[in-house]
Amino acid sequence: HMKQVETESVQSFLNCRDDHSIKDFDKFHFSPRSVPYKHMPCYVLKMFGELGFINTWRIKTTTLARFILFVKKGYRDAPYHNWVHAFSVAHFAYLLMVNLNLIKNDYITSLQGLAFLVSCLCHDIDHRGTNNSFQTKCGTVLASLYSSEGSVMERHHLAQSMCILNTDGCNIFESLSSEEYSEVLDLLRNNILSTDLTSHFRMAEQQREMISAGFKKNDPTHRKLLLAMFMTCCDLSDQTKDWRVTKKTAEQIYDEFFSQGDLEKSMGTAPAEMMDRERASIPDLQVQFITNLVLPLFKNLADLFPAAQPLVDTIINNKNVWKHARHLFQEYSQNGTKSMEILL
Ligand SMILES: Cc1nc2ccc(C(=O)N[C@]34C[C@H]5C[C@H](C[C@H](C5)C3)C4)cc2n2c(-c3ccccc3Cl)nnc12
Ligand SMILES: [Mg+2]
Ligand SMILES: [Zn+2]
Repeated sequence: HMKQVETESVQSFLNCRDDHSIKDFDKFHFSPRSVPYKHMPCYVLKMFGELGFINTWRIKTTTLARFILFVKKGYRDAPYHNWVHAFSVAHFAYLLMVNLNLIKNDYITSLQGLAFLVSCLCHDIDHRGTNNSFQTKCGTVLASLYSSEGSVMERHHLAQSMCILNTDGCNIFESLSSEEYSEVLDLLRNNILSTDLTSHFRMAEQQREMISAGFKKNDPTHRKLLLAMFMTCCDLSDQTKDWRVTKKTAEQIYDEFFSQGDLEKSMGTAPAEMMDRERASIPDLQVQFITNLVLPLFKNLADLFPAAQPLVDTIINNKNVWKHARHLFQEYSQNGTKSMEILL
């Protein structure tokens, strides 16, 4: 199967060289989901190159190519939590670093930038389309491994990422010094664990204080809070794209949530409302999610980086479409058309 990976790697890294159809790849409004699926690994390579990581950290291209393909293979075919999600999350990390000049203005170091991009790529590896509460409630193998520490899925994503780094010919950090190596693994751990939304809610207060008190570049706690904030921004970045993208994302997410709800019902436990296709109103849930989580988060980002303000404006637009959709849904739901097709 190494042979299969090798041939696939040569193939999937040639064809985006001549793909000049993609423009605005480095702009906030660009949707990474519009990149042809077979070109995605090549665009990941391009992002590492453009951010200077390949030269700065002496990463062998063949090693990086193999690493990217192993990460891609590590994702399952879940409706939402799949390789395309990982690619889009990593792309937003690239957009933040390029458009906010994070490394040039030393908000983060180049090593933190490298860890940031790799963490986004790996942050949901081997996701099964079910969330942390499902693992614990149904006593899955992952729960038996990690439930005492919490963040069950995120600990699994981290463990899978470490496995890939320890696979022959995949260690992209092999040229780092021993202190750089231990720092990058520490960053990977903090970044991936911070994608558990429960932990985000815990840190949101501290992030708010950090922003209003004024970000201190050489304060290690501020650096950690900032990277955690960036990780959640990337994980939720579909909300910053135009309506078509956020609608499609909602369809995939609720496809996954409702399947989990069906599974929980078949196991005799009652699912949460947002997982229950009989009870959930997607527009209402989306308005809540944007109001309680997405907007406050990106407002914090825009407070620190005014160049991020257009993202907040787009999120507000999408929220208003969901608000309007609420009435449409209620009207139609009388005659049973609960599906998303009625939304333009
Ligand atoms: C559009 C959209 N809607 C979403 C609606 C709801 C939730 C969600 O997990 N809610 C919570 C609500 C409370 C407190 C915690 C723990 C649980 C109880 C479950 C979070 C996530 C949503 N989400 C994500 C996303 C981001 C990170 C991980 C997984 C996912 Cl799915 N990415 N996009 C979306
Ligand atoms: Mg996750
Ligand atoms: Zn994710």
